[in-house]
Amino acid sequence: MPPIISISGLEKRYASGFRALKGVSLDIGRGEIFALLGPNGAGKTTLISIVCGLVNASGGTVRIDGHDIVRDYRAARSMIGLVPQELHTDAFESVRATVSFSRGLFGRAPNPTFIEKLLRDLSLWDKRDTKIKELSGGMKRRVMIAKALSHEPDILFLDEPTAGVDVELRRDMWELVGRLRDSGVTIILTTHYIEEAEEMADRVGVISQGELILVEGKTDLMQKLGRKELTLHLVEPMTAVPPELADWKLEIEDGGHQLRYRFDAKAERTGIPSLLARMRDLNIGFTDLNTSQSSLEDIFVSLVSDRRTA
Ligand SMILES: Nc1ncnc2c1ncn2[C@@H]1O[C@H](COP(=O)(O)OP(=O)(O)OP(=O)(O)O)[C@@H](O)[C@H]1O
Repeated sequence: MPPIISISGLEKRYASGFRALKGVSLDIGRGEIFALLGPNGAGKTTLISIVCGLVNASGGTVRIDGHDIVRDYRAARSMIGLVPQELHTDAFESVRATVSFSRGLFGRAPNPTFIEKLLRDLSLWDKRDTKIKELSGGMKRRVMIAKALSHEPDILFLDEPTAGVDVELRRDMWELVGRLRDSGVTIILTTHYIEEAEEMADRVGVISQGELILVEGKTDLMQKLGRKELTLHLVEPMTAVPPELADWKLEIEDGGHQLRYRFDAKAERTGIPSLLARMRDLNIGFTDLNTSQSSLEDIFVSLVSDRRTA
């Protein structure tokens, strides 16, 4: 099946001269959930804004189901729903009026039954007659989603859908994305959260400094992202790692008071039980231990530097 989104050699140079996208090419399949990950300023919003026709590209092409986003703007745009990062809604209108109006903007005939279902799905039905300005931040975000879905788009862009939202709304969001996927909608989301990509995406792309440096199936990528660190706070400081512990490639930190072990959290064997057993045999005591997961930011940095070395 041909891709529903086909991006080829996309370039963006802002008026300031800054080159925000450097030849990005990417195909997204119909019904796919694609997560676009990247550190701040990587170019995620720029990419989405071009595909949605809000920002002009400086070069390259984007086709939506075969429609060129410049020459065939209307046809391309009508297939897309966008939930932007920033909330902006018509503060004095009611929820239902706002969402119905959005549908009309795309030339769709009114469909109160559809709008009711949409508002119910987003737990907004009870608030249908409330003015937007009287809603909480989480509710406003739901309204943004309802607006984006009001014209029944084939493709939904979610730009950091869960930044600053509570756990409940995040869960709701994931469920909604699941339901949309079941109904055949293609979803592209940007996120900083590993667990969000893990929960939802089929495929993940990592963008860094305007370049798409990696596109991979989620499972493969999560194995790479799954690196964790174990820190052991030692009773007695050590100056060098004993040769008996060489297999674990430990690092000494904090003037010899801490040992750090990096492991693959998704591996069948983390090596932790055997490390602790060996330390006990060697009478190396520790007062405390904790684990932490490397942040996405760390992972991006390592991906980018790996690539540069290659
Ligand atoms: N209108 C503009 N003029 C000049 N530079 C811009 C403009 N908009 C964005 N940029 C720059 O382009 C780069 C990419 O920005 P973009 O908003 O696409 O990043 P992002 O990956 O979405 O970041 P974040 O995760 O912080 O939202 C940044 O360096 C940004 O400063």
